[in-house]
Amino acid sequence: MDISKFRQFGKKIICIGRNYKALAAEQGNPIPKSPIVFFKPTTSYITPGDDIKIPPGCKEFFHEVELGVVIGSGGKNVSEDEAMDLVAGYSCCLDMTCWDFQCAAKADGQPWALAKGFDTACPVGDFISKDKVKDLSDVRIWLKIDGTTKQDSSTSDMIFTVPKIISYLSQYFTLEPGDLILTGSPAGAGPVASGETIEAGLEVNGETVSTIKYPVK
Ligand SMILES: CCCCCC(=O)O
Ligand SMILES: CC(=O)C(=O)O
Ligand SMILES: [Mg+2]
Repeated sequence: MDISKFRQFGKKIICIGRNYKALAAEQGNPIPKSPIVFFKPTTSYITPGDDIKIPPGCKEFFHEVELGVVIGSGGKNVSEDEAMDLVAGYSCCLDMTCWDFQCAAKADGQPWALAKGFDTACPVGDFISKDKVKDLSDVRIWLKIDGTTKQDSSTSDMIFTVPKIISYLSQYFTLEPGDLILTGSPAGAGPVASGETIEAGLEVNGETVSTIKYPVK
């Protein structure tokens, strides 16, 4: 299996919500006691060269840049100490969101499937091998729209660390090679409109390890 082609295996896309302290403050959400988990279908994947497409009826379309973790070896009930052994690498990802759909769903206690799972809702970047990111605790993560910075944060603001997330998820879902885990959006998630272009990236010790560029149609 060429794990760098993770998105072609059609495995799970498991997403974590409300995982950055500054985002929780910004949105007035309480700090969660355990990770908030939702899925995106693998039909939501797009890769560089594709366009993000705003779904019909969505009037508030939000960007969220997120650190994606690619699982290279499977596991179930994995301890936090063993969790990083499952990781093959990373990718700079976007959790595109129909914010109006999501707010309506939350108000009505409904799932977020339409708000988060539509076609093109999971743009990803190239595969970044694990050895390129020695220390996960302080990865800079940023997003710009037409050159203007909208998100610029660090994984140091995460509430639940990657090992904690992997261990927690593995209690419920058998993790498989090719799974992608989106680890949450930092502060600054907000609207993007048709005709604008999103750029995003990950930096480690000032060195860019990945950048992505996606037009919004
Ligand atoms: C922009 C991040 C989405 C947060 C939506 C929520 O947790 O209610
Ligand atoms: C809810 C969500 O998608 C986030 O916090 O990233
Ligand atoms: Mg998100």
